[in-house]
Amino acid sequence: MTHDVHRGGLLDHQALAWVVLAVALLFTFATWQHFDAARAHHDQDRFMRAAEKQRNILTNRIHDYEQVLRGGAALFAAGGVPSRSEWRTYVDELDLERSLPGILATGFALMVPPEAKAAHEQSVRAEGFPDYAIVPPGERAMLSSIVYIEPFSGRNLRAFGYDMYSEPTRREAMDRARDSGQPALSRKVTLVQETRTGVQPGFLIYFPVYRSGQPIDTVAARRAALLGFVYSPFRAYDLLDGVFDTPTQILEIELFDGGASPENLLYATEGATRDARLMTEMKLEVGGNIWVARFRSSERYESLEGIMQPTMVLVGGVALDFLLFSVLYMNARHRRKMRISAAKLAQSLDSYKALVENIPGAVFRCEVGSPAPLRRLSSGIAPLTGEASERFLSGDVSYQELIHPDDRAAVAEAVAEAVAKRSTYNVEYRIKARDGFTRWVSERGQVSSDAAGRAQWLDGVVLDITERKAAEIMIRDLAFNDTLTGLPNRRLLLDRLEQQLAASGRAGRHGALLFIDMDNFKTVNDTLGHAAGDQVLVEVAARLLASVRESDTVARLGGDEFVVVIGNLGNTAEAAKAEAAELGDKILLKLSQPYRLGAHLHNSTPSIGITTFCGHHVSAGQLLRRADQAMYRAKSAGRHQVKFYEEDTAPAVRVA
Ligand SMILES: Nc1nc2c(ncn2[C@@H]2O[C@H](COP(=O)(O)OP(=O)(O)OP(=O)(O)O)[C@@H](O)[C@H]2O)c(=O)[nH]1
Repeated sequence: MTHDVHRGGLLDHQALAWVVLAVALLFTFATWQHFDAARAHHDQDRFMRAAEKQRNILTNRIHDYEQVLRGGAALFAAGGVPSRSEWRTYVDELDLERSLPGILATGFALMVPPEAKAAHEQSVRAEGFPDYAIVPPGERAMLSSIVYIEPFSGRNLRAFGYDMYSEPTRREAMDRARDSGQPALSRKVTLVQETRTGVQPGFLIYFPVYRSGQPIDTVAARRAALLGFVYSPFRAYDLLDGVFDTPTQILEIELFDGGASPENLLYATEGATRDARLMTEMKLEVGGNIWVARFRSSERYESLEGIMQPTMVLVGGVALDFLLFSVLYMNARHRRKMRISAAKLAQSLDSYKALVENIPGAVFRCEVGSPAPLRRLSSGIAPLTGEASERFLSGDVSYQELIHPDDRAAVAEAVAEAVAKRSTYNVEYRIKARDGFTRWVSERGQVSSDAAGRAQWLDGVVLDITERKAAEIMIRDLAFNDTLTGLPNRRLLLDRLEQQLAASGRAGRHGALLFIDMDNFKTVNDTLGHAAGDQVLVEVAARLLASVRESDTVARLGGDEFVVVIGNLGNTAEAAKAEAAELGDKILLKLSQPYRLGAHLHNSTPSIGITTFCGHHVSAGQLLRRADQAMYRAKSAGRHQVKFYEEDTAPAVRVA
């Protein structure tokens, strides 16, 4: 019988673990990609919202500054040109440093036609500024002068009297403000307030102030009515550092005046630009000017926010995939080992069964107890008993009843002793088979105990030993019996003689030993042949047996020599000798009768020597020698007669 260890449940296959790993890795990868895409989308949204927020903050702040300038212009409209102190009061009250930090100054630049320049300078000098002059000096078609600037201190003093209209960039913004009547933000400039160190890009916002009462509904009217400009200069970094949420965590910002090129860079949160993962540019219209804000995702934002979650999904997912794989793989390996073990077990069980079924004889297991039901019995019982094993197992046939009645007790005793000692037993007995034939069997058994030490099982084997028994009997016969006549041989005779001597000693009864030798037997062989001689010897044995009681012994020592041992001859030596002599005569007579050899009648006689005994005073060997001597005396005396051993006294010896 074969067992396929490769078959089994789906979970038994290590390949499944690999398939699951592949699918799980694919799933993890897909999930990671999904998360990554979602995360990127989320990052992009968050980035764009942050960028828009910063843009709005900036435009709102610029708008706030414009409002400040509008307020300043309104001061002129309400009460004409304010005095220096009124301007200072106005600006102080705005508390710009706290409410709108980043503004460098708030001032007023007066437009001065060339012809009014000298008078203008005179009037300002008269206010207590003797060194006042419009700078730069020189002739120009139109001049302007910063006459008010607050706070009027520090680097702002450098701007006092400066003609912004003389500088093209500023003039362009001033003209734009004048013509539009709206705030105008200049292109990038270097403010006159800058010193040599720490120079920052700057810009200015102008708001036109027209002479009150003059029409300003057309460009030409506005040009004609222009009085000057309320304005504010801004240092870009001083302003914008406070405007943007710094650090923004998410964004890096660059601000360009006009197109996004290095020469237009107004402000940057980082020193050097780099390739960011996310980047966007937005145009801002501020004061009639176009700024470009470039927003990039910050390194911090990219490293933490954007990557961690999908990476964790990927790493965690792959770890879980391999965990699942290892569990499935180990499980499959374990199950496979179990299957191999089970197959091996089944194979060894098959081998065991085959072994049991092929053992000559029957293997059995029965419960210990009375009754002792058979639980297993191999088919080898059938040749022994003629009954199939199933008949015994079902209880239809009782094995006990097949045991020879004379042997049942011995078998029961052997088993009971083994059960008591929890040991083995070995017993030989006869069973009567269904065909009526009696077989000798050998039963070997072993008693096993349960965990509590109680005898539980009786396991054993029953072997057919009929042939062995027959051989044993034959060997015994060969050893102790004469093959020609079947009579006990010398060895058995001596054995029985010893027993007889002992018995005679115990009982105090006499016995006698008769040594019989046929006369001139050689001539039978020589004249009639060996086979005829054998025939005579067999006939002699038969006549001897017929002459004595069954309890007496007739033996053949070899050749033509026979011995007869008789017991219970009486209590006295005389009576015994008389009786022995009587038997000797009887045998002499019987053996002297003619022997029929086919058609031929052969005459032969014996010579007989007798010795008697009582008890074990003389050994068996000595007795034999004594009788032998007596027999030789008979031979010497002429054969065909009975002689007693010399020391014995024969009451009556007759010679036939
Ligand atoms: N046929 C036969 N002859 C045997 C057997 N055993 C011995 N003999 C013969 O028996 C004879 C015995 O002779 P002995 O007893 O020595 O002499 P005998 O001829 O009997 O003469 P006496 O004993 O002196 O009277 C021998 O010739 C043996 O060969 C046997 O089993 N069968």
